[in-house]
Amino acid sequence: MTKLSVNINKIATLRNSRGGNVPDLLKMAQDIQDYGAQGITIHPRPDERHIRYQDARDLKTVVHTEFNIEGNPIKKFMELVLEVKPTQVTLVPDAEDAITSNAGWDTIKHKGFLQDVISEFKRNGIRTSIFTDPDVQMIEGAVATGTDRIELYTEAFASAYEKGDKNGVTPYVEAAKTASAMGLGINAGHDLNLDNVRFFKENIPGLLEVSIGHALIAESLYLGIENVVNLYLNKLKD
Ligand SMILES: CC(=O)[C@@H](O)[C@H](O)COP(=O)(O)O
Ligand SMILES: NCC(=O)COP(=O)(O)O
Repeated sequence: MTKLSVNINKIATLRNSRGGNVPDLLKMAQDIQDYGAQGITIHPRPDERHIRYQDARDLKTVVHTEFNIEGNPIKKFMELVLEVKPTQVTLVPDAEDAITSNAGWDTIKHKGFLQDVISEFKRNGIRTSIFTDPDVQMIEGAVATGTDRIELYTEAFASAYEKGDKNGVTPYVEAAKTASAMGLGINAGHDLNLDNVRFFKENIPGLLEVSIGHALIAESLYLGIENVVNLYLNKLKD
């Protein structure tokens, strides 16, 4: 079964744009779970452009499915995650000024750092995942870090698929086979949408979770968020 984790960053973007509490992030997180989503994902960035650190604390009492917090493991991020203790932490090598996530970890170059960070989270009972490109060497490097899972960075697949090139999935198939053979759990995310998610899932055996936000919120402007969550759930059925 592939779980749908809805990334609510862009709901926070809309909320912050007027300075109040509309839309109510916590209520939307509750409702999205009531519609059937199996998880909520947030990515509190250092500038708090959308998700604020306090949102992570407040959401802890609201998220009764799987709670996934993504981010670059800088000191204040690590302190937040160890305080909140979500279901899962996903480590992303984002520059502080990145407009969005744009690369996976170099798991060979940063092996020692990742080993230390991952062991700290695992000691605290938090499942770990690391954002990786579909590169077999990086997947092999991920095993050495001790992470529970990888999250395949799917922008390249989504970009190729949008141009009609379905071969963009090939590196992901190879990466997923390597990950599974080496005992890593497989998550995926970034630029997945209603058009491409079913094809991706069909090609990636053992896909445990997709985290989807930007497209899902944009699609919801036309189709309604309850309807869109259910459309994704149907696309992700085995
Ligand atoms: C790691 C990942 O792909 C998502 O967390 C993405 O970075 C969302 O971040 P923004 O919503 O800030 O684009
Ligand atoms: N990890 C991917 C995520 O949480 C959402 O990415 P996107 O769907 O906003 O591109």
